[in-house]
Amino acid sequence: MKQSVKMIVGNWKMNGVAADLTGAVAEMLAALKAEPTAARVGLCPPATLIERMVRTVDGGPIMVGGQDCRVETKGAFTGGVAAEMLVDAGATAVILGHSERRQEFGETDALVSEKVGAALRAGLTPIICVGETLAQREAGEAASVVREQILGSLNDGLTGADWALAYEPVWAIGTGLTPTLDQIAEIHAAARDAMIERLGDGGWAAPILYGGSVNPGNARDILAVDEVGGALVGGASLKAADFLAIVRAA
Ligand SMILES: O=C[C@H](O)COP(=O)(O)O
Repeated sequence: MKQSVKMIVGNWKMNGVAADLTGAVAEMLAALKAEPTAARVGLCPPATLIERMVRTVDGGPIMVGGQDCRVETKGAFTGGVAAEMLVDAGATAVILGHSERRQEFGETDALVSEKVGAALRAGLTPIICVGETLAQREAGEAASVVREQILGSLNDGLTGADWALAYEPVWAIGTGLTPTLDQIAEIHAAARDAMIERLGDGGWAAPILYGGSVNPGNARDILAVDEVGGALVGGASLKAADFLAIVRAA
């Protein structure tokens, strides 16, 4: 399925301080106001910057999201951030199940599914990440791993189009390596099948973003692949010129 309105989301990971709001974000905003894009554009900064980024964006053409949330609404969870707290800070979306959280914090598909429920309860747009490791790809298991992750990580509350899946091969994240366009097409098609298998009609409409070493040089080709509904961009979202070039490729 070709999706005309692409979703381009920057994941700042553990990068970004106040100076980036008057620097990179101000530059992005000015460019997108001067020359509007049809794409849905978002930035997910560290939790410390969300509220200030929301004020900087001031209802403009960049939505602001979190990078994770807890399942619980409040309580004795040192360091935790509830979905409701992201909303309180002005966020409208949240990345869930990123491979760095799956690897670093042992997040399972079942936990990611619960977090998706928490995000929906709070009114956030979940961006749910899946993707195979290099060993899994080399073993010919990429499609089956992604299918299993989708079946386990989605949540019955997902309906319509106000959520996104992000296919991010772990071996492509921050490495400069990317799958071939055929490989991206193959996994995105398999991901769509799994979304429909899990959710029925609820699996048709949500965009499937590609993530992993997206840059201004490869964005146009990747975004033209069937079933690629946008991009989840890490490193290249930190520089205004690079991120804007990716948005313009959408
Ligand atoms: O969430 C974003 C991805 O992990 C991609 O990161 P990258 O663009 O730096 O490879």
